[in-house]
Amino acid sequence: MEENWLRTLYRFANGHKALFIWSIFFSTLSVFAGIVPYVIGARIMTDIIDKQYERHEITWLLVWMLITFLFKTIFHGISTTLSHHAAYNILNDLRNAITNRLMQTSLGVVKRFSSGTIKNTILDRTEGVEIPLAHMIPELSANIFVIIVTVVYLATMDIRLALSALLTIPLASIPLFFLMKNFEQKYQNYMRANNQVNSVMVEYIEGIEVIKTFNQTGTSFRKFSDAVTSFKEYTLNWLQTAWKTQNLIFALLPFTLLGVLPVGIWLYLDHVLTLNQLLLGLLLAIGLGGPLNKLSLFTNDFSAMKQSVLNTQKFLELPLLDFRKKEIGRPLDGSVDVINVNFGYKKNELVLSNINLEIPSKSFFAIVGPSGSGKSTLLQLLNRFWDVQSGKIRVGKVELTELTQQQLNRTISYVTQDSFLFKGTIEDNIKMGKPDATPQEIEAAAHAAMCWDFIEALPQGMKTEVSFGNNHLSGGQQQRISIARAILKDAPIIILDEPTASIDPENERQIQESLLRLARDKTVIMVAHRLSTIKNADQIIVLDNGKIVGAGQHAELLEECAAYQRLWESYTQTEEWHISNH
Ligand SMILES: Nc1ncnc2c1ncn2[C@@H]1O[C@H](COP(=O)(O)OP(=O)(O)OP(=O)(O)O)[C@@H](O)[C@H]1O
Repeated sequence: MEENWLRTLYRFANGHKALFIWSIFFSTLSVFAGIVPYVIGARIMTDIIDKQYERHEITWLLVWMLITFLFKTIFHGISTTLSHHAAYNILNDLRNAITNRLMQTSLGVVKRFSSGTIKNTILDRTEGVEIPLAHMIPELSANIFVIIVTVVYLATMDIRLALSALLTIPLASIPLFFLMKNFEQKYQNYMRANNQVNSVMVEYIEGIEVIKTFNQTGTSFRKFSDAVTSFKEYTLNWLQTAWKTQNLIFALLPFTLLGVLPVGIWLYLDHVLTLNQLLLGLLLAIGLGGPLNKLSLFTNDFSAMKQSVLNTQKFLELPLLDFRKKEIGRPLDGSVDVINVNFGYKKNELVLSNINLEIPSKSFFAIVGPSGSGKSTLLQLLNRFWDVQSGKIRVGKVELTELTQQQLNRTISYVTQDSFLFKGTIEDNIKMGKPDATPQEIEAAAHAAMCWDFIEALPQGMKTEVSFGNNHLSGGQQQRISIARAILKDAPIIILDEPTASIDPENERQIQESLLRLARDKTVIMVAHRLSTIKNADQIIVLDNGKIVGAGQHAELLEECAAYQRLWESYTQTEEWHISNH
């Protein structure tokens, strides 16, 4: 069930309560210190009018006005420092919570969002909570408190004077009502337009190579600039209408003299108030203007914060893959059993049907099949990126759903088609598989993945800085680094999705050898289009249209399986074509 957004916010703010309480305390001191100069001012004026003043006394009062003003500034500074500290901590927690949630939800759910939307939510939308939180909590509480105290104080002089100081509130409520009408809808539209700009921008940057290759710079840039322009127009339109109403509120709300001046003078003329009381009442009413104005600002902030929290909540409430929290059984070995598995990305559209596999521990298992036959999907199911629709998958005789996420991570190493390199050194990238690995272990993994030689040849060797999409390594070199990462992780099962796709034949042979060596200790499950890589596999299955249409070793399949024969034929033809073109 969806959590109330305030409750969500409270859950995150609760850990930083102490900072907020201190911040409210100093903010209250600051607002009170801000009222004192008005009280002193009233005293000076009555003294002057009554001609009962001593020059040095007035000088001292003026000095006190200055001191209290200084205190107001200092207390405000302390309060906002504390509240910003708390708000940034909350922001940090929120961002971590969203990232954690994304890690614990199925890949299919994550992929429903564009990377622009995810980036926008984690960075910008959460940021929308910071300013209101940092200012609203301490300042709102302090300002409300000060308004109450001032009004009560005015009421001690005369209740009519107190009520007249509040006259602008009902008056300003009318334009405020119009301002807030449909605010949420408008803010949602604003966020949608903002997400759109982000998505188009990320797409434009990520696809820059394709855009340039296909000479699409004009069209793609237009798409980008159209999104930016329509975002600008939407925002300006909205702000232009809001500004007028907002300015009216800003003008009306702090104009407390509107009520206090006539009522105060009338009470003075009727001898209900003394001159001192009248002046004090007028100055206090002027002092109320600031806090009242803050209140109107916070109504905006409050709604903006609500929308930001609701937006992040969408991510915080993504359905979780139901991992075990505590270990109950341990995988006994590196075997994998797939029992009557059916799976589809959409209901009623099976991508894999009735899959049964028995993969013995420490064997080399290969999956082949035409494009779109479901090979990657099957590998991803083994790694629990998605849950099966029906059937069971066991690793080491334990069902996947019975494992904790850590157990699954420890059991399976997964090398995807896109070898993703994180920003950092090559060593950092390999070490991700085992953060506490020794240099010797890293070197051994690099040797096993056939990447040691080229890394050694780089001027900075293992310390060479790399990042995804921005390094001078070839596709094959990047792929070998990610294989080294998987080897170092030392999980009993290694899953590889076309690891040799971008590797030259010489390296392919070497990697093939290293994989065979690896399979002496581990289970290697691999998808390959280059059938030469998996010729020596202990078992090969052939997938076609989501079904297993053949299983056995290379020689057997060549004899018996028509689909494999077709694959082999087209593979050898392509290879011959490659050779004759060299
Ligand atoms: N995230 C997804 N959402 C919806 N459909 C998907 C998704 N990923 C893959 N598919 C569909 O599932 C089917 C199997 O795709 P899969 O990537 O598993 O095939 P494959 O055999 O690995 O193909 P290739 O050899 O081209 O990589 C295809 O029809 C594909 O369009």
